Amino acid sequence: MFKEIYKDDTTLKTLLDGKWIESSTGNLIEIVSPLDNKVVGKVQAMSKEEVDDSIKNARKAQKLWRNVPLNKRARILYRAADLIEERVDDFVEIMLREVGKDRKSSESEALRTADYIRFTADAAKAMEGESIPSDTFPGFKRNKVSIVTREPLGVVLAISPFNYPVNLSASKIAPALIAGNSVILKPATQGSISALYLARIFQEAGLPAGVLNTVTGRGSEIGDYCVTHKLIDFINFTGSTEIGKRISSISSMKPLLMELGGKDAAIVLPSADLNVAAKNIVSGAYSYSGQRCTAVKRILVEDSIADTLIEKIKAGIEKLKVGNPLDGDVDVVPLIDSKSADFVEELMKEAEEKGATKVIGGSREGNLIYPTLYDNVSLDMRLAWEEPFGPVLPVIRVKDKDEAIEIANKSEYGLQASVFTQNINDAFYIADKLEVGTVQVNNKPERGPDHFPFLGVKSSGIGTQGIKYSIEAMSRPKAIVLNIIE
Ligand SMILES: O=C[C@H](O)COP(=O)(O)O
Repeated sequence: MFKEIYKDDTTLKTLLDGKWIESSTGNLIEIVSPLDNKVVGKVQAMSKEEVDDSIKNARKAQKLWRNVPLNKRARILYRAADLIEERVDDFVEIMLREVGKDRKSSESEALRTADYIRFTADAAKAMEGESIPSDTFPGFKRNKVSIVTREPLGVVLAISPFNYPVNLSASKIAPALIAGNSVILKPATQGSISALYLARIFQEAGLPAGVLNTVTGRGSEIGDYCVTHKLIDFINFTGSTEIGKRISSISSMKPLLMELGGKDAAIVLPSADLNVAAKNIVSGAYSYSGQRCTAVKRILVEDSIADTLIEKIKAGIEKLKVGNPLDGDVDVVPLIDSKSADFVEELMKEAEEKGATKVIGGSREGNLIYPTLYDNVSLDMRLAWEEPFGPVLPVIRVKDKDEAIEIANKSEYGLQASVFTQNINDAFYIADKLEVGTVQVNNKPERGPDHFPFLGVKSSGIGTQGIKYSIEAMSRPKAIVLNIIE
């Protein structure tokens, strides 16, 4: 483990202007593991004044960073990617304890992050500007040319969530940096240790002082201050729709890139390969206990095949390993905190009271909710519309594809959806009508591969992520028009 970021065995510092420092407030926030309720670390509760210093410092550093040649910026990113691979075991240990992610998923998150960072450097090097002649527009001669390049935006505020504390920090930091921005990283409190460790990696990789500063503290104390700070030029946020809406309402005139909640539907037609559908639905709904914005969060299935599909899904659920990842390999882990588990329980209870049929699961031990499947979920139940962010999946039976489309589109969310069918006409018919960012045909919803565009519509987000798209979002065109004097 990097000792530089620690004050003592459990207390972490924060990164400001290339130095790891403690907050002058003396206040710390305890991070409690969802696995055993033990304190895994304490992070600095920074004051508004300290946040202000951090942002001002990042602004100063950005002026220099902008002028560092892109190939040199890329070299730092390549080094950071290598270091993540070298330190993968550290990341696994930290994520396991801090956010309760099982070892296999933690490892794949760290390795995916290294690939993401490398690909970002490659993509930026391959991006070219353009020169646009004037005489293609009516009334203009060949005496002008617009030379278009890309400029950084300035200081990017990256706010990352607990569920991918490394990957969803890096997928904001790397595109921002390669585009020439400096970054203020404000991780979710639960996830801060992983994010601070990542910041140390970038520092070790040779990032100049101030180009990446970290801000830790309670969202309720410094959250609004960060997002409304006049020196923040761009906000890249992943988290709940509720917080996303708040950021968007108070951060007037700041460009935003947001990945928010989802209620991704898996639509299953009689023409589907039901084994493929069931396998994808099980891994899509229950991996990391459904704590993913792209988890399958409802099944819309035609009545004629519902019983068969449900049997297959049930069989898949029975094979899942459930428990504490400290004790071995598991698929379904305890939820991040008891408040989250309470919420999931509340949705289950309401569905049962209103007549949903429990197919499997339903029990809880502490924060661990067993993978649960409900059949006959009706549209008056909260489980049909709300996002549990837990391992609970409702089956809504429909009469045909049009009813499936109608219910899918009634959701306030529009992240992704899956269509399972072997009929290409039905696949395109449905995909064309779904109000979502991405439709997966015969696959579970998922963000990757990370160079694909990733976006949500309606309450699921603003803007488009994905490596090239994120670089474009965090830069702007700059046109220099050359006028030829004749
Ligand atoms: O939780 C939100 C993530 O962007 C989902 O990513 P994933 O589809 O790779 O799990």
